[in-house]
Amino acid sequence: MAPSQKERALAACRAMSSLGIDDSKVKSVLKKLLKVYDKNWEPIEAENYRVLADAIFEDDDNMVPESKKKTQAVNAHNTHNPLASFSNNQEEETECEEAQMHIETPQPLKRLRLRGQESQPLHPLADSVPSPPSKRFKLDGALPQGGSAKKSQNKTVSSSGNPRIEVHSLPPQDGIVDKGKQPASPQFSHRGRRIASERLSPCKPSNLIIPKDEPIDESDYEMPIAMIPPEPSSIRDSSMKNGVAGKHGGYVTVSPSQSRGVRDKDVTPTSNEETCNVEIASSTLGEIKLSMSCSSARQGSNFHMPSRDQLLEMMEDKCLRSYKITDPNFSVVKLLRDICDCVLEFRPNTNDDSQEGSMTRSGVDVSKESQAHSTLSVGGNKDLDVFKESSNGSINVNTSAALDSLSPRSPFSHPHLSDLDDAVMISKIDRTNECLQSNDRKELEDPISPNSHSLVVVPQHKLTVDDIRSFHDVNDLTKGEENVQISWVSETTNDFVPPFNYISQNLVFQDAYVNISLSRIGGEDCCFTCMGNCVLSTPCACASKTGGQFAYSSEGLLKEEFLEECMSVCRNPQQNFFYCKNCPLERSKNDSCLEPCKGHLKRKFIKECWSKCGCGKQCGNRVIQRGITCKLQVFFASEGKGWGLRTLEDLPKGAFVCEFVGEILSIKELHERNMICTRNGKCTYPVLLDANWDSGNVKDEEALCLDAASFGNVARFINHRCFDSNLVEIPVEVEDPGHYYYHFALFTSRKIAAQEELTWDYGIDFDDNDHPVKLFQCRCGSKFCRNMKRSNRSIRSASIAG
Ligand SMILES: C[S@@+](CC[C@H](N)C(=O)[O-])C[C@H]1O[C@@H](n2cnc3c(N)ncnc32)[C@H](O)[C@@H]1O
Repeated sequence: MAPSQKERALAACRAMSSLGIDDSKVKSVLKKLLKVYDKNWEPIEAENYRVLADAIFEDDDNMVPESKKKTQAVNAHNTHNPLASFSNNQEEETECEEAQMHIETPQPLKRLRLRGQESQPLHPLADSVPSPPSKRFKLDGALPQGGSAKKSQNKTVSSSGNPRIEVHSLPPQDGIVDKGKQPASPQFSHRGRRIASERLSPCKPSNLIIPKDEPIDESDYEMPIAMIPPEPSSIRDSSMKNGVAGKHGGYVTVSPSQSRGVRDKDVTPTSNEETCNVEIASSTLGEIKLSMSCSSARQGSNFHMPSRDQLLEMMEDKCLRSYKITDPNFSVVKLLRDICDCVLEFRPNTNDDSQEGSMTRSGVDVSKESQAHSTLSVGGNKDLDVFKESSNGSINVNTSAALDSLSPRSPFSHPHLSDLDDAVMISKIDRTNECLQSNDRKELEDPISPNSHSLVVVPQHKLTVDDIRSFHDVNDLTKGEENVQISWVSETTNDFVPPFNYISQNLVFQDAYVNISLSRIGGEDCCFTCMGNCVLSTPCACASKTGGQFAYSSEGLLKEEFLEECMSVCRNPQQNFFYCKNCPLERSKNDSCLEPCKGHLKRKFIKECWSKCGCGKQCGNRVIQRGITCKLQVFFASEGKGWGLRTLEDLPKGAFVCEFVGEILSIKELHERNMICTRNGKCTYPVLLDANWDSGNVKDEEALCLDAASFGNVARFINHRCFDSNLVEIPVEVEDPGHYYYHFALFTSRKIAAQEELTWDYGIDFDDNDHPVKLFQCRCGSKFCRNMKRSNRSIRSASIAG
């Protein structure tokens, strides 16, 4: 039997009383709500009476005269109410400290407000944008937003005129990540009290560094007061820290900030739950990062992070509803980007004119990453920002503003492909000396200005030579990812390899469909019955894709004939082009009018034996799987090509050198990335996996490429040479028989002497401005240089025209 009205009312009173709300208040609001909902209890009871609690708060706010609000806020503070309004008043701070001695008494929970906003309406837009009755809850008869969380999101102007951007939520529960009000549930109130009692000890934990003007208690609820900066040499680790539950675990905080000068040790766990800061750190390189962390420990084991899409969708929906945004192009990603832009706008001016115009450049891309490469994205694609989901129940939204937005002369700036002199210049330490001036090994200034509140603006970076140098180990760029060490050198002491994440195997970025499953590998695609070394016996099934003969000799080199055929394909592209009917590259541009396919090379594949085969790891038909074996070195190429790769030993013809490794993207993703990069003056290092696109209508998620700008291996340093390069690329199929995903392996096309630079022909048509590889002024030095011919052509046509 359904409970009676009376029973339902009693249950509501019980739920509210555990929040310290007395029955008479509950009843009066309940009455109004029932009227509004036409006696329908369901929306009122949903989410543990969230609507009811919201209504009570709203009612309270309406009733409290403005003049009394401040006092009320202080009182709330004194009772350790976690939702007490904030104040930056010194007296209140003292009262707060005294209040720590009091015994906790339950108080009606109040919503979070930000300092200086005590007199402001709770809804950030309430004053300026009157909400329609159907959207905003009013007790005068309008319907509440059914249980929707309200978030206090404010862009305020501090007394100094600095903006403050803060997004705060209250401790989430039961998987609800971001609620602006305390969920009206008994569980919550326990949690609320627990947090409050954790705070019973001094408001200001002695081991926390607090921004100069931060009233002590605010830190718990408004902003994390301690921020963990990554150590210069452990920028990658910093993002992993993000993946750990935050010290302010129950909270979700998004805050653009920068944390240099506040150390790891400044954060002390408050309980034995796994803790870490609520990460708002930037890297020592000066990136601005928004970071959102959520404690798994506090959510409970059944807490699951929403997917990126779910979260974005929910956020957009919420913004549209709550803030009456009517712009159909509104997007949360854009909002994040704007936040970054605002942060950068407030960067202090410098005398360097060259920085003008670049200060506000920032980029936000939101990407989902596997834990495996949940590391800070830096390097060529520094604007590729990362939205991380980690398995331990944390979300990190990192928006790294372009490094060279902040310091165009940073050695970590990326070369603009269109300007090779820049490419050379970027890694010159003398360009950073302005930043370095007498700062060697000195701690950075406290970036937190007295008026900055929780928005901390990145000051001029002051990197030390050691900071820059230590990003990549000079003895081993690969950080142990490869079987061999790969050193890097430059002829001067002023060149430093730009930062990027070294990976030795391709990793899917997000949408790319790479289907590796044993069940897809049929009998024709592997050799179950083989044993030992296939190359030494009768060709098995794996040789069928190379005409019944293995591509490799018993010495592990490419067979002469096979190599020549591959080289001929690359060197005579016109004769080996195929044209797709519906080209994924053209499709990715999203133009209303598709251009015809410009052609792709029909390449010869190698098929290597793999784990489903019966042979062993040392089988001669498993070459690229064994990784790099030759001695390589990254060096600063003197001809204006930036960094390059060379061999330190003689290499025979047909030897495997390395694979081109990077993030696996769909062509659409590459296009989007290129758009962002173009806006920010950055570039991608893409390689198309297009050798099989003639096989039919390639689906968007199957049209793949690799981008090695931010995550890549040593091949990202190999420069281009037109036509007579000493390396040739060959598609190698290992785990996926589908030919959409394959490995892009580089073999020597001739004997190469020790110390020679390794080059391959990128296959760029220097006349094709639409090509995903951004065009550059080729300095390959080959007598067959296509770019040179083009320049000559344009000079000739210019003189004819003139
Ligand atoms: C894959 S990266 C090669 C490594 C790069 N040199 C570096 O310093 O990181 C490709 C970029 O190197 C430069 N590059 C490669 N080959 C070049 C060439 N032949 N002439 C001029 N620049 C070249 C261009 O800036 C190009 O966009």
